[in-house]
Formats: sequence, C-alpha cells, structure tokens
Amino acid sequence: MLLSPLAVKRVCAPVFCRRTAARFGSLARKGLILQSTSNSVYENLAVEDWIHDHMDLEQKNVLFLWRNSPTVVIGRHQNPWKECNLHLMREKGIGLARRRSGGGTVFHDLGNINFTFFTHKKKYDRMENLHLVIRALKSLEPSLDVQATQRYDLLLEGKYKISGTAAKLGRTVAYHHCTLLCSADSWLIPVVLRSPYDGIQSNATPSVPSLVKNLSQAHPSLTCEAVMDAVANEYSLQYDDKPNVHVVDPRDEMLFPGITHKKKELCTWDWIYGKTPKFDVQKSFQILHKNIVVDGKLNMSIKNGYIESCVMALPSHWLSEQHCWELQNSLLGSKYCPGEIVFLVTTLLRTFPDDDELHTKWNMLCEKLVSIM
Ligand SMILES: Nc1ncnc2c1ncn2[C@@H]1O[C@H](COP(=O)(O)OC(=O)CCCC[C@@H]2CCSS2)[C@@H](O)[C@H]1O
Repeated sequence: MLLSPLAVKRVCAPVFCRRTAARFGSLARKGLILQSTSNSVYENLAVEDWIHDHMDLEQKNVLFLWRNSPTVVIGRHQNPWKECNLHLMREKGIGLARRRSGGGTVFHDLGNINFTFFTHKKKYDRMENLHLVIRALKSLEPSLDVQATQRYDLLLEGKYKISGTAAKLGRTVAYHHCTLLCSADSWLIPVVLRSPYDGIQSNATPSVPSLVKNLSQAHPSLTCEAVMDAVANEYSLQYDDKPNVHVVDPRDEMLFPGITHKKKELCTWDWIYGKTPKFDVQKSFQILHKNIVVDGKLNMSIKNGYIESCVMALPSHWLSEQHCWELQNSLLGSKYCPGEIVFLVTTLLRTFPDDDELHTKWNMLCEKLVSIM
C-alpha cells in the first residue's frame, strides 16, 4: 500500500507520495510542520495554494512557516492604489503580492514570520491557533503582555498590533494564516502603507490600520528564529509529538508537482493588479505651462486593471478638443500602469512628429497620469 505522511491525494501526485513517504519519516504524525527555504512571497503563496489544492487534510493538520523579503501583501478583494505607496515601493524595490485570502494589507520582510495553519474545514479554529502562538511566545517570555482580539489580531501591551489574520475556506480544506512582527522595519510599515493617490472611488475591502510594534522591541530575546522554534514546539506538543520541522523548497517540482505554474500565476500583472475590483478615479489637477496655470479634470473607470473609460476636461484654448480626444482614446483598453501609459503616449507623439508644442502638452499630461498610478 502507498502511504504518504503528507496525505496527498494520490490521484494528483503519485510521485510526491512515494518521495515524501521516504523524506518525511513517521507516518503516525498528525501534525506536520513545513518550513520554507524560500523568501519569495510568490513561491510561498504557491505552496499554500498547492497544499490547499492537493493535500488530504482529513487525518492530518499542517503548519507552514515562511518569511519573505520586503513585500506588501494585499487581500484578495483590495485595491493596491488605495492601500499602499506604489511609487515608493518601486523606488525601494519592495514587491507587491495579492493573496487568495480576504482582509487587509500587511508588510512583510525577514523580520516578519508567517504561519499558515491548514486543517480540514470542520476543524478550522483561528482562536485556537492564535492561542497556540501566544503559548509559544509565553514559553520564551512568561511576562509578555499579549492578547488575541475579536478580529483575530494579536496585540502587545494592549495596543500594538504584532499579528494580523486572514483565512481561506475551501470546499473541505481551510487555512488560517497570520503574520508575526519580530524585527521587521516597523518605521517603514506606516510609510509604505499610506496611499498618496486620492480621488479613487471603490468598493474594495479597506484595511484597518493599527499601531504596530516588533516583539524584539519588547524583549530582545524574541528573535524570528527563537519564535519559529517555539511555535513549532507548541504545535508538536498539541499532537504529543517531538518537534520535527521539514524544510521544503517551493521550487521542488518533484515534491510539489505543478507548483511552478501556480507561482507564475501569482506573479502576473493580471492577478496582482487585474483582480482589483472595478474602480473610478476622479481627479482635479493643475499644470503650470509658460507661467500660466491650466486647470484640468480627469475621470476614469478601471475594470480588471484596464482603463475602460477616460475623459479629460481641459481648456480648449490650451489643448484642442481633437487632441484631447486623441489622447483619451489612445489610453482606452490600456493597463492602469505607468509603463504602459508612457509607451502609449510615446507612440501617439510619433503621429505628430513636428508639433513640439503638442508634444510638450501631451508629455505634461502623461506625467500627471503617471503620478496617480
Ligand atoms: N506584518 C504585519 N503584522 C501585523 N500587522 C501589520 C503588519 N503589516 C502591517 N500591519 C498593520 O495591520 C494593518 C492592516 O490590518 P488589517 O486587519 O486590515 O489586515 C490584516 O491584518 C491582514 C493580515 C493578513 C495576514 C496574511 C498572512 C500571510 S500572507 S498576509 C496595517 O495597516 C498595519 O497597521
């Protein structure tokens, strides 16, 4: 008989079963702990997807431990332009990812740990998981003042958020994932999660900002490594087991057949930006040209991340209706993204090669557009 410690549905991954049976040892384990070797948010989210889609969690629970290089992670139904400063993130090389669970936006770096608790849907219990994390923290610092709130945050000293929660409930499998701030760049969090873009109307899920603090600020002994070990210990205790953390590489196609495809999907523009719920942008702006202030208005509708309608109101003595229309029209169907807009306007400029005055005006409008994306 083919037995798998990961209890993978055989039909999906026969190779995985045989290999992992050898790799992960004892078949009796009811709680399996996996820790990622990767700091790529897309690879780690792909592991979550893979476990969700392929593992049979009827008899077994899984805890997945992972950390990422600097990234902003938005919820499934959020608008990144409303939630974070995309300009600053591009400048600082901070990534953006959209996860499959709902909820708000958080910042990850190597000082932030993520825990994903996978169970059968019947056993899904977020409070139980958070209490496990609290027990782990108290095993390291018994005097630590940490509490779970009704919205499943963990608060330090009654007011500082150290952990945020989100969840995904599938047909049979459920997962609850949460962050834990140990030694993240806590100065950067409010800066990067403040959107500079105004005039966006949207029904997307808004985040709930809080004051944040790192555990290591309260107790220097609470490093990521110590906390991860303590959580793994506590998780094993729950199953009367010795801690046994299996280090896994999310790029290992033998272990996770089909995971490369899952990762690729999570990296696409159409997933990260394109899944933004439909939104409108209404913005008044001013352009200073030849010492004259020109007032303009912009109205756009964005659907699946693409510009569905665009109307610019500008004084006709400054830009003729025809030229205004040509600019608007060239943007229709384009991604709501700076690179695409610059490309389209540059292409449009080539249709009037000798009109320097028009080039200047279109370029100024292009800059305005780029500044709001
Ligand atoms: N890393 C981290 N941990 C805790 N709190 C954070 C963090 N980053 C930002 N914040 C604060 O939470 C709010 C947003 O709170 P809000 O309640 O809106 O959203 C959440 O908590 C979502 C948690 C998602 C957890 C997933 C687990 C694995 S992948 S991401 C934000 O404005 C900051 O004030």
